[in-house]
Amino acid sequence: METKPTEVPAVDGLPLLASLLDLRRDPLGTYERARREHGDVVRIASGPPGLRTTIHFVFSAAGAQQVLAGQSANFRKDDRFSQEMRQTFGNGLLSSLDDDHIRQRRLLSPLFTKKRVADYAAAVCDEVDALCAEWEADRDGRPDLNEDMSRLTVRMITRILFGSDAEQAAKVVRRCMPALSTYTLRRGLMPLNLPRSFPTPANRRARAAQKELHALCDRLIEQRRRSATSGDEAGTDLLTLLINAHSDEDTPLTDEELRDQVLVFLLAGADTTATSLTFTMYMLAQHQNIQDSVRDEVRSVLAGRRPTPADLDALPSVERVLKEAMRLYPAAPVLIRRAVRSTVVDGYAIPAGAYVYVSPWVTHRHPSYWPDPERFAPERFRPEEESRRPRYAWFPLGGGPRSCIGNHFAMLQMKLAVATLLQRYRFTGTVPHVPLEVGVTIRAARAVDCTLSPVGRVSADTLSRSR
Ligand code: HEM
Repeated sequence: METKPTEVPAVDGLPLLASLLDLRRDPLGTYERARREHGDVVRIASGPPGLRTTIHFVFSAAGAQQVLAGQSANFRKDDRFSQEMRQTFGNGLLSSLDDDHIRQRRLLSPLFTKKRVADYAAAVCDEVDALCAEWEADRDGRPDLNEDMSRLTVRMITRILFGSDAEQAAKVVRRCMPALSTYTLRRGLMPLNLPRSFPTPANRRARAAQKELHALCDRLIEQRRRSATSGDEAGTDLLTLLINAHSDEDTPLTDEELRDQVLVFLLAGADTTATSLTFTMYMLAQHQNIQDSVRDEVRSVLAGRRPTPADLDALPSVERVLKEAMRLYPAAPVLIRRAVRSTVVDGYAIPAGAYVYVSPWVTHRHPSYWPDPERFAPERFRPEEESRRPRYAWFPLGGGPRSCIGNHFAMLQMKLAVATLLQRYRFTGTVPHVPLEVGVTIRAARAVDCTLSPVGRVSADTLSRSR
């Protein structure tokens, strides 16, 4: 006999504003409490009657898998926030829908395979070296990881996208992108917004930033198109590859679509990687014994030379610390969908039209999958431990048809960066607690200063001991 789906329990809130104040003050804490008190599928309402929004949260690994992968056709990205994203950043891969998304994904996927992204390793290492050179020139020896990882990842993504035009592009991106994403997030969170055409200061600033970014992308696209027709040697930057992207079934990307994809890569590729790297280095600074053992592995494999993609399989503990930092600090703490039709998720009835959030932040702390969840313990990612957990107990890169297309590139960049940095420096002296700024992505809300000490060259003796 089929069991009847259970009604989704609701979190109690204030009579007038429901859970609005809790969600404003501490969204992630509110989600965690909801799971603890009500279970794996819950409803949280917020806002005054008439403007109230109710969100259905799905916290179990099995539920997240259903929403993102198994029954992804029932959960679309056409929530209020995605609509605002489309208006600000265009119809690129991150927010496009249905046939547009399928075509774009088919065209772009070949550019992001593990093999293809390996071509970017040397450029990534150049940028990490440039950061180290800056640190060495600055005798103070107390860099802010939050600021520096963010600068590094903007430089890496602009270098990959725009090759030799990266430096000028990085300046525009750093000036315009943060303001534009904050503006979009604020509009996505408000139940009502003034039209974008109203000349409010916020609208005017956002339009100016958007115009500057569009002008940059349009100019670089035009330059590449011109050099292709004049028979110049084809470039190898990602923008050139995007221009040439083709598949048998699809028409190539138009100039406007190219611009939208570039904006999406700038938006989705920099802050996410910066947060993951910041917290990896922060956690290593907090756990000296783990830092030492990862450094031993790196030094024994690399013996002082630059890492290459071929080295990475021999550095499993670098991968494990990254995965564990991404468990505790998933750059995207929630992934947002809207139910197209009523669906039973993990035994609970989710109605058509509902906003549905799955949350790497909460699932990554779920005690059913993660004993002592707040402890930083990279050994959780040993193969034998990983095989005991459900697939969606860890999903910082999403899953299913809308999973992160940049996952191989992100992991490559971060592994190369962590290996290079640990081989050169010891990281100590960070504060014990870092408050978070929570938006579409999370980031440290203030400087994450640390102390750097050079760790000297590897001696033959150390090497033979650590092998
Ligand atoms: C550690 C770094 C990264 C993290 C944690 C991350 C996380 C994610 C997540 C969770 C999603 C799924 C969003 C959803 O389901 O709503 C996603 C999608 C996406 N990511 Fe990443 N990402 C990272 C790096 C990158 C990089 C480096 C790029 C590009 C170069 C990139 C490009 C994208 C794009 C285009 C999508 C949309 C894919 C689609 O809808 O088909 N990401 N990312």
